[in-house]
Amino acid sequence: TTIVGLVFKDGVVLGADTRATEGPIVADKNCEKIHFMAPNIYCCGAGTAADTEAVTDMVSSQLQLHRYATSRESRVVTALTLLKTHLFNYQGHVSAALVLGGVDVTGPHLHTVYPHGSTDTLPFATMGSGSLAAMSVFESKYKEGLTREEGIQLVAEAICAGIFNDLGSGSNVDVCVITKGKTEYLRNHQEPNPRTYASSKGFSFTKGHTEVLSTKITQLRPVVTAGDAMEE
Ligand SMILES: C#CCCCC(=O)N[C@@H](Cc1ccccc1)C(=O)N[C@@H](CC(C)C)B(O)O
Repeated sequence: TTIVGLVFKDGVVLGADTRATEGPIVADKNCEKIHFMAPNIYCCGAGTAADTEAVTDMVSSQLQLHRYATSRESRVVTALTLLKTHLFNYQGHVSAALVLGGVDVTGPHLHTVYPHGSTDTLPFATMGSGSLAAMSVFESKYKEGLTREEGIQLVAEAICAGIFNDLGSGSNVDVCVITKGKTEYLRNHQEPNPRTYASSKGFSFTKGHTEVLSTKITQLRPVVTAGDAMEE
């Protein structure tokens, strides 16, 4: 997995690849790794698929109940605290490595959460097996005050670094743009690995496509027919 996040002028942009693996096997070529936490908060997950799905679902439900109880929009720090305390309580046995991002009344926020429950607050972050490839892009190109388009572009470039250089990452680029007024989930924002295959009719090569360099015809033993045997 390659998952990333960055803070830009008007909010936060999150990104993820879409490959799920089981050892050397690609288990899912187009899975979703950017999870809904609240209308203004999303969370990217790396690690064990079941654990990232379960822990984000659980906290998303807790945030919804909290919104009902307070009649207020959820804050990113609330999601962060719910996630880190759960993961800490399980001492790292819940293998969820997360990039949490959102915009609330206190502004834009981006955090990382590690399986053991430690967290960081950052202007840009990457996680997963492709995180080093992605971080090389951020470290060389990130700057503060990026526009929405620049932010999306840079996130897509960082995810593509993981897709093309990490075997644990691949397929498509998912993006999520969170601003004060609006949240946009761009599913399959880029599809840099289209499955090109022969039509159902099979391959159709033009005659002479492959040059014939030499021909050798070998006569097999003369064919014996039933009549021949009778004569013998
Ligand atoms: C679909 C399906 C099966 C998914 C199995 C499954 O969790 N794969 C893991 C790798 C892994 C982890 C621990 C045990 C075995 C295999 C995986 O692909 N993780 C990616 C993120 C998740 C959300 C898709 B990424 O971190 O590489």
